[in-house]
Amino acid sequence: RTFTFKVNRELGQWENTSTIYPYLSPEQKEKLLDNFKVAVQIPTVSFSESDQNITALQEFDLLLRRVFPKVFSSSLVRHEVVGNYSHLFTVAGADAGLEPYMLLAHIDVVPANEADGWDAPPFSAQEIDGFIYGRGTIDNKQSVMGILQALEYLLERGYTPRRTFYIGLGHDEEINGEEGAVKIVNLLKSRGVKLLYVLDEGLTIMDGVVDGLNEPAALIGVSEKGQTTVKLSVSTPPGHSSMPPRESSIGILASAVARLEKNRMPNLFGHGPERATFEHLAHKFGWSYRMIMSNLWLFSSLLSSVLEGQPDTNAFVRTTTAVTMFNSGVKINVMPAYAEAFVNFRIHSSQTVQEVLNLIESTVSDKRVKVEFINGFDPLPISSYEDDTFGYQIIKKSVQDIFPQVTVTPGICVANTDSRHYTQLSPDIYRFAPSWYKPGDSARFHGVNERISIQNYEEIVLFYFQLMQNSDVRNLPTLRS
Ligand SMILES: CCCCCCCC/C=C\CCCCCCCC(=O)N[C@@H](CC(C)C)C(=O)O
Ligand SMILES: [Zn+2]
Ligand SMILES: [Zn+2]
Repeated sequence: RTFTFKVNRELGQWENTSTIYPYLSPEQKEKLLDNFKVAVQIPTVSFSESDQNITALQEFDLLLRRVFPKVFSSSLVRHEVVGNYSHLFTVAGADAGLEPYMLLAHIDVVPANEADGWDAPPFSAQEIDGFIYGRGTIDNKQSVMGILQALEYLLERGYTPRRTFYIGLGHDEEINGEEGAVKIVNLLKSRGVKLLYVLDEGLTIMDGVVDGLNEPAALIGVSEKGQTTVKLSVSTPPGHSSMPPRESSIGILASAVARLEKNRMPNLFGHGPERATFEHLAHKFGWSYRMIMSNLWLFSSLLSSVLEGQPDTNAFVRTTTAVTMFNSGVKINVMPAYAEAFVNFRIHSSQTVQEVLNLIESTVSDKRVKVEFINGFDPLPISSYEDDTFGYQIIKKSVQDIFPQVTVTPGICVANTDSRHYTQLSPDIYRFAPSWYKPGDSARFHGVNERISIQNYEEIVLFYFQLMQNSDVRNLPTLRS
């Protein structure tokens, strides 16, 4: 396979729509931080599909109304509650002929237990060394609050958008988004809305995560991996543990699970959008790596074996296998009649659910192990990231306005987002929020010590501030020849 080396050509002169300078006064910085801390302190936890903290979701609704008075009173903004706790804002643009875009984020968070090793209680929003600690600080209250805070400040300063845009804040993203995102999509569909682009949570600004890449890179998720979950189960006759058979149901199942973990799905580096990531970044690598990057056709197997050495970059290059639940046994002296395990696979862009199921069957390859499909969906379509793609270029410019030191490149979101429900409204869906992601940060997503620096939260507000104004251009500038 050959790789082409492609660097985005710089676009020509931009129409100047950012007439409100991206600046935050000391008072504004103080206020936005207070607002953010209160948002983190409200435990909007999704425990399971049938168990959410409803009181917290109601409290969060009141918080939004209290801290964003301009958003809730402006004649330009229509606010609707959808599915009881999700929010849809329609911000009317002056030119109804321009196609609208949409920003997404989610209010709910996964559970957090202080005893797991948090340095601060997970719903305290405590400040330690310039970071705010708390569940939701990077997934995804920084976007919820950042988007509305940016709009609040723009409205305060007399902003009237030219292009209509929507803001969708889901309340159940962590449990599939059926009541929030899906209902918002249905409402917009019933109104005949089509979107120029959609921006949701997802990838971040990577800094120091990839060996040899000495500069930070903003990875815009142009797609997201698919997923499937299978249940493996084994049934054997129960009996007395003093006279056990050679293999128990637990042993048979454990071997099958071990085979799946040992025989990983194939490394598919180069067969999906991750190839474009490295082509765009090639010229940013240090001297010794640059030769590899510029000759990916020759060195792709070397690079792919480096990438598969660490969990986050490994997720970039293959369908991953995660054994997430294992249940069996009733008493220490009773042979278990039944053992079951659930395995969650995140599917690389170049594979399908069916192909992954076939590989699972052939790896398990034991008739005593029943393999059941629980659920799944194929990888999402790949959104455009060309020089003339409106959404991608607007996001890129907004990153460059606020983070001039950062290179922007397409990437693949390794987890799923509410935006996957929006494919009928727009072909161009992007997954990105400008949180900094440094070595060790992967463990903070859904893990312990989730945190964001105060400076980064301010940058996020300014990013959305610019994004809203940049989206007001009628057309992208023409390419420089
Ligand atoms: C070259 C560098 C590669 C580094 C790639 C890895 C970078 C990972 C960075 C950030 C990942 C954040 C993912 C944020 C979205 C998480 C959303 C989520 O948890 N969604 C659920 C949805 C489910 C349907 C309930 C999920 O389990 O995916
Ligand atoms: Zn999230
Ligand atoms: Zn999450």
